[in-house]
Amino acid sequence: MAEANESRIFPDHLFMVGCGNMAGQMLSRWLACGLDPARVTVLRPSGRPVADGVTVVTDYPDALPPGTTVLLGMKPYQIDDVAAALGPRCSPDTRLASILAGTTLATLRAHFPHVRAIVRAMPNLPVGLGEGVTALFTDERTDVEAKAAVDALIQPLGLAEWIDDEALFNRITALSGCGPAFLFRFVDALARAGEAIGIPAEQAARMALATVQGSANMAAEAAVSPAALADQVASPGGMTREGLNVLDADQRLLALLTDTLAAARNRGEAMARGA
Ligand SMILES: NC(=O)c1ccc[n+]([C@@H]2O[C@H](COP(=O)([O-])OP(=O)(O)OC[C@H]3O[C@@H](n4cnc5c(N)ncnc54)[C@H](OP(=O)(O)O)[C@@H]3O)[C@@H](O)[C@H]2O)c1
Ligand code: PRO
Repeated sequence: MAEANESRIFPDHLFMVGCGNMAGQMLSRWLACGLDPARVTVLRPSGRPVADGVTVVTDYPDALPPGTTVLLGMKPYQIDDVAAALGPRCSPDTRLASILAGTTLATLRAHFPHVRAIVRAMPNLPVGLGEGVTALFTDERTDVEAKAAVDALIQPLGLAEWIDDEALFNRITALSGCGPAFLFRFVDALARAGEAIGIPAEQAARMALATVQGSANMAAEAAVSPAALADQVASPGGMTREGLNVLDADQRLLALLTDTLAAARNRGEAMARGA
């Protein structure tokens, strides 16, 4: 039964081009969810082992087995070289998913003209825990069956959101793809601010992280919005309100985060133009 379920989730063969910080988290979650490592090949120049039973190669095999899904997980600027080597090894039935930031579907199609099923996916690092967010986009050349197969593969990673308009992709990448970095910065800043007002550094770091973790879990379960939850913390005339007044003055936090996301989005758009 488990085997039947696994075969619905996972491709016959997964060929990963690059397996660093991001693709490595995806693979780790898939293996934890029952992907047979014997069905995975990772190409990485370092040849560093990935996980027990996963084949690691430093050069492309002569051919990809039938039923292969390729995951492009190297750096975006490497697309020309990778496509030159990989493209001729793909058949029309090969399925291809790309996590490359700022690399449009049109660019992928130009590099892999024979491949019918191409999906852009934008995951974030917590996929390794099954608590990630992945945005997905494709076009009409990808048939319904291939789209469903990629969707099934992404489901174990956390929230999966198909988008209809590729123009949203860089904006969504700024929010959820880059978002973990912004949150990690926030946790660090909360801890350092605690230290700045006199809390011992290690204790501040521990308590900042636990506060963010508990609050995020609570917000995820709550029937009301995070904005309403903030008001539940703030007693009238109390301490929290004074703190919120600092964050809210001239919409300071909102303006800072809007500038942050806009800068990330703009970089994605520049990368898409080849900059
Ligand atoms: N990091 C994130 O949070 C995140 C989120 C969403 C999307 N992405 C996207 O994910 C991709 C990878 O980012 P990353 O942060 O995971 O980078 P990374 O940790 O540097 O991983 C890059 C991987 O590419 C491999 N590689 C290097 N040169 C290669 C080549 N010529 N051909 C094939 N593979 C090659 C590396 O091999 P070795 O392992 O042997 O060094 C490594 O496994 C990027 O396109 C990025 O836009 C990243
Ligand atoms: N990391 C990739 C970048 O920084 C894309 C989202 C997160 O370009």
